Amino acid sequence: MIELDKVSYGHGGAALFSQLSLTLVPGSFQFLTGPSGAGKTTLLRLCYADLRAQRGKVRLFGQDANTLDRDAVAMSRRRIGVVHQDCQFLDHLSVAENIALPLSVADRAAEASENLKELLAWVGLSKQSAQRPPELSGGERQRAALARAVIMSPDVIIADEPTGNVDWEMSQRLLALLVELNKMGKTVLIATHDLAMIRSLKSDVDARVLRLKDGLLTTAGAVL
Ligand SMILES: Nc1ncnc2c1ncn2[C@@H]1O[C@H](COP(=O)(O)OP(=O)(O)OP(=O)(O)O)[C@@H](O)[C@H]1O
Repeated sequence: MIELDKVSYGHGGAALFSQLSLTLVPGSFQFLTGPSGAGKTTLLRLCYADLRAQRGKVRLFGQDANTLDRDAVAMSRRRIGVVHQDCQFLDHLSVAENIALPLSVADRAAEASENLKELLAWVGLSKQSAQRPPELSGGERQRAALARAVIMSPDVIIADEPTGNVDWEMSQRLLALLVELNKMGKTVLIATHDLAMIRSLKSDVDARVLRLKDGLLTTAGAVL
């Protein structure tokens, strides 16, 4: 589905990792952990073709990302929903408009209304739909970011610290939403420092934990 094959990457010359391989198997649920600055966000950005590998190959849905033109990358990206670490909302638009933005960008705005209502209810933000992002709490922002990530019905969800800056109850709620998506068949990759959240995962989810440290990606094994 998404495959990094012996990929090397560094920002501004210094190598963050080299010869790193990672496969996102359809339907898998994986956590990516590791110390701050280890390169988790960078690795996620390679997975959704926001960065190009400096060496090695990134395959998106069977295609070599390095050989795809911009339009083809954009098409592949539509199959990947991303929850960014800092949410990245447009503050002059309402919560509902922000969530629907990927549909507007893809010229599919007409599909928004029913979909959007359901999604807002699913993430518990029906009442906040007309508000602006700065008026939301941290947990509400994260749930809005998750709704925006899934509005295009992507096959893969990539979430960068989706439970950063929220309390335990909210992190459990966000995790439950991500598990629900996985049970619907979505492939899920979550970068997180939140080991307690990982440990809280119920045993009916076949989750794996990957650890990125000193440029090496190791499998920390099954969660439970
Ligand atoms: N655009 C950039 N330009 C230059 N350096 C960058 C850039 N993005 C990241 N870095 C550097 O690359 C390293 C890895 O950053 P990255 O954000 O991938 O790590 P991370 O594991 O996600 O960290 P955190 O857990 O703190 O979010 C850091 O030293 C960071 O300063």
